[in-house]
Amino acid sequence: MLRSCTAGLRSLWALRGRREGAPRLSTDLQPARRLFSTEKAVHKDWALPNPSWSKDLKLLFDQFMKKCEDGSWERLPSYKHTCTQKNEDFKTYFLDPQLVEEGLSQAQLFTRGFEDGLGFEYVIFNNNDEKRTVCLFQGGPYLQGIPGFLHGGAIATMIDVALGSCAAVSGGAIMTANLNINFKRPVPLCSVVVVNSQLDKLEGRKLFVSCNIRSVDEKTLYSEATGLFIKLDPKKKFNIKEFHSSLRKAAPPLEEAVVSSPALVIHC
Ligand SMILES: CCCCCCCC(=O)SCCNC(=O)CCNC(=O)[C@H](O)C(C)(C)COP(=O)(O)OP(=O)(O)OC[C@H]1O[C@@H](n2cnc3c(N)ncnc32)[C@H](O)[C@@H]1OP(=O)(O)O
Repeated sequence: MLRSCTAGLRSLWALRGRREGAPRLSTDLQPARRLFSTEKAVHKDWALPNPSWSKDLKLLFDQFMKKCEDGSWERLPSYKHTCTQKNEDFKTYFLDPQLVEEGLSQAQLFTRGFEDGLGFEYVIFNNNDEKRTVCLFQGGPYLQGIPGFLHGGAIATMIDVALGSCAAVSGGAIMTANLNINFKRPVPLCSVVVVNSQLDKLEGRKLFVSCNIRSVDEKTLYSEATGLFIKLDPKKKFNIKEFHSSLRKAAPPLEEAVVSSPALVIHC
């Protein structure tokens, strides 16, 4: 299984090297090796320009960096691996330290798992006083849905990240409880869009947020969304070991389930 994944990656790698116009690779390292990060990579802030960023994205980035100078806006750093206080908070809610050591050392943030320019290129700026964030996003060729346009799931992912970041600035350790998205126009692949998010209401542990996605010239409204994020309650610490053993007790092994059931119905 692992071998076939590595082979798949290698052939994609070779293919990309041959394809004209494909985003350039940032290093000569093999992809499989790049997954095992060095100390330096662990602390790299990915919300900064790289050679795959288009002129539009760099221009907008520079405009927002200027706005940061008087302190009204701040750029939110973004790490592939866990190293922020917020992430540490999540670990204490959910994870057995042994599991972190043994199994999750290679885990990385989904949106930062692509080579430069191929997946999610984005940076988020926060305005604390106005309780809003702006996410500048360029979706690369590996996020294609229908030909030439972004996959709806990739858009939803970016909305989750943008709204989640907006909520997290006020709420700290939060999780998505609900997302509602209206897709109004397809987003062209490799174009730059702006996700404007705001905190609409804070009610106990519930953070209600909303956003819209627009083109850089603001003329096209691509999507609108609302989200509900819940601030995690330290009293409800999630015990992953208990969870796994209760699952094993409740459900037969998959092979048994397949043999004994005439059909498997998946409710989503
Ligand atoms: C910074 C980077 C941003 C990254 C963004 C990415 C974030 C993610 O992808 S998170 C992954 C996807 N989300 C999940 O897996 C969450 C799964 N759900 C859960 O774990 C839990 O339901 C969780 C944590 C959200 C809430 O559980 P819990 O803390 O027990 O809260 P609970 O007591 O049930 O509810 C709290 C309140 O929220 C309300 N609520 C909870 N869920 C919902 C919902 N889906 N819709 C409406 N209301 C809800 C409850 O009714 C309750 O309201 P009230 O206080 O008025 O009675």
